[in-house]
Amino acid sequence: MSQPPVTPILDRVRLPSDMKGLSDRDLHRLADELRAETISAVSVTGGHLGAGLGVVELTVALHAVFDCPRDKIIWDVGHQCYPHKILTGRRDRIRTLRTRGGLSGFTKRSESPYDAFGAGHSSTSISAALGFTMARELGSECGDAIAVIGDGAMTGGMAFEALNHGGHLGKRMFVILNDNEMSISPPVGALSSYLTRLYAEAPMQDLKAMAKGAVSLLPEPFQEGARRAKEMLKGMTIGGTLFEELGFDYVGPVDGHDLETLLHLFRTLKTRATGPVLIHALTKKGKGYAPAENRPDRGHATARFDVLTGAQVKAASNAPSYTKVFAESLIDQASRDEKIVAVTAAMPEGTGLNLFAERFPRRCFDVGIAEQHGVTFSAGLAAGGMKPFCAIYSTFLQRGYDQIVHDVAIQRLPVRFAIDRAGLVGADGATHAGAFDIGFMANLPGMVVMAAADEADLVHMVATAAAHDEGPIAFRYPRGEGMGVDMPTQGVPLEIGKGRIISEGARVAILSFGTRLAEVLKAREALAARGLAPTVADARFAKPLDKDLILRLVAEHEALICIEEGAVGGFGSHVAQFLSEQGVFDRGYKFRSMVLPDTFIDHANPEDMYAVARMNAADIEAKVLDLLGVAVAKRA
Ligand SMILES: Cc1ncc(C[n+]2csc(CCOP(=O)(O)OP(=O)(O)O)c2C)c(N)n1
Ligand SMILES: CC(=O)[C@@H](O)[C@H](O)COP(=O)(O)O
Ligand SMILES: [Mg+2]
Repeated sequence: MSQPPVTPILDRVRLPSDMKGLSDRDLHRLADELRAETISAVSVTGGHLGAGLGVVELTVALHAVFDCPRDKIIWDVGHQCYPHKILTGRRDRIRTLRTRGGLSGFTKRSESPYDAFGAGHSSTSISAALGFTMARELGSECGDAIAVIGDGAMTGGMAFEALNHGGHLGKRMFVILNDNEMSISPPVGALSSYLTRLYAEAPMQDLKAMAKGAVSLLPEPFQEGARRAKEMLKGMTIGGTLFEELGFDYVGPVDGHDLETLLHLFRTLKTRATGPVLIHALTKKGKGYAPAENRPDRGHATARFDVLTGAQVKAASNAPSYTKVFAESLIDQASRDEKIVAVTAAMPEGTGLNLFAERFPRRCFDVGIAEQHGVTFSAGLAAGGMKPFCAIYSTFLQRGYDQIVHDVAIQRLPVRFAIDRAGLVGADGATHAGAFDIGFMANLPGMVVMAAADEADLVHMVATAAAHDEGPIAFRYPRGEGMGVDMPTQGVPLEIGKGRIISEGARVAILSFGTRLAEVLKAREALAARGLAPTVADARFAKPLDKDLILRLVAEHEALICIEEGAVGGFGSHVAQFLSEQGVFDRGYKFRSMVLPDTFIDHANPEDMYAVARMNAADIEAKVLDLLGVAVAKRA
């Protein structure tokens, strides 16, 4: 006799409240289905896979025991939140992840009340959880705050600052240290070794029996509840850990895939905990999907893939990525200058410095997710006579801004900032867009700021930075592939503060800073067809400005347009400031600056994001025609 089809438990769970009546057996099944659904969804959308698979049991146990959205689960970085999204009313949209108009790949407060705190950058969760905790203490309608933070994110300074503060305040809050012994790459540092020692020395705790027994032995909670609860928790904890010293009860290490243990533990903590508790859960990145488990670095973020084989669907590339060009150029420079060293903050693959590390292992430093330290460490290296290249994504460099100002710029130390992912990055969205670096670097006295217009120019900019020993220098370049231009055999240092004319035209000049130059040239072609070919120049430097070039363009054209892939306050603003000081606007000169709009642009593919930003060839063409007063049919 054939069995009736079994309805998936997941089909019955739209919200965490639907989990409350489920038995522990059902929750086990739910976890299996959730894992399968996560794999299936990411195979369609691409995105962060390994981290989510590693927290499936944690996600189920947390939502089964705690009461969200009153209780606040705060996912550090947020890249592991896909299973959480599936259980919190978003399963029907999970295959829109990271696409235009679809779900964000990170937690986002505007998306759901279950996303208690937005993220994308790491190491913020404990601070936010502590904030919620103190809001509750001061009378706000918040329940428990639970930060879920990875071993990689725990290396960020903010996490320690928050532990220090949380231990001092002593209020009930939970930190789940999700230790999978991986960051994007293998984690580095003394903390990582310490965590390994913690569970090497203390066997994995079987808390089931202990928690069950302790709860049943306890008298009613209102009879000396607090003191006894503390004692019971003490029985589950190991004394003398770093976390205990900071004022947290340390529970663990526990198997973060043992759902039964997690359920018992969270139920016990929920009813009994009185102060801050850190739960050390051991998990496996990519758990339950062999391709992601076997290569957790590749499974961290993936293109779309075939579920059966794990083979990723990637478009063939015609040109090297900017990242690779940077890495190879730096290796070339370093092979001739032994003072050159490189610094990455937990992004060796992302910045290409893994290639540098293979060639010069002693001269490459991965500081962990610690951009602030990475910048000041680079400053120290420079003060010590080395030539550091500090390679950090534009968006993560924001973390190290005071260090750039205080430790680098004021001391005029020759730190070379290689700013990758400058501009719009696509599916990672607003948290990862490199929109502000031109503004925050170019306003610093003594800072040289360059942007590569193509991959060949990037080679020269690496050479320029290597040769520039008089003070700090930065060069920016975008995510993705170059333009496919001819490559120089070797980088040649550029003259500081000098741009170049790309093609001569008339009436309007377009001065481009960075890789929008390709779109400018497309626009020029379209305008040439109308007999209105503008002059096109590549500024190369936002600081110092090529004042001669700018004045020449102004003198020879009736209008000047600047364009850059950055927020207002960057290159165009510096040009405007210079021209206003020259009195150019007093005589009614026509000037426009094309910058990213004053909004945070949501995730989408880069083309769509450029369309939102009105930074494509058609937008540039329209800007020129508008300036010249040529009427055209309005675009939608
Ligand atoms: C400030 C900052 N720097 C770098 C990153 C890039 N990044 C995203 S996830 C990640 C690794 C996080 O490791 P871990 O916290 O252990 O989480 P896991 O992926 O192992 O689950 C890194 C380096 C980031 N998001 N934010
Ligand atoms: C979550 C996070 O911050 C990283 O994983 C990021 O998504 C990597 O971006 P790239 O793919 O541009 O290296
Ligand atoms: Mg990890």
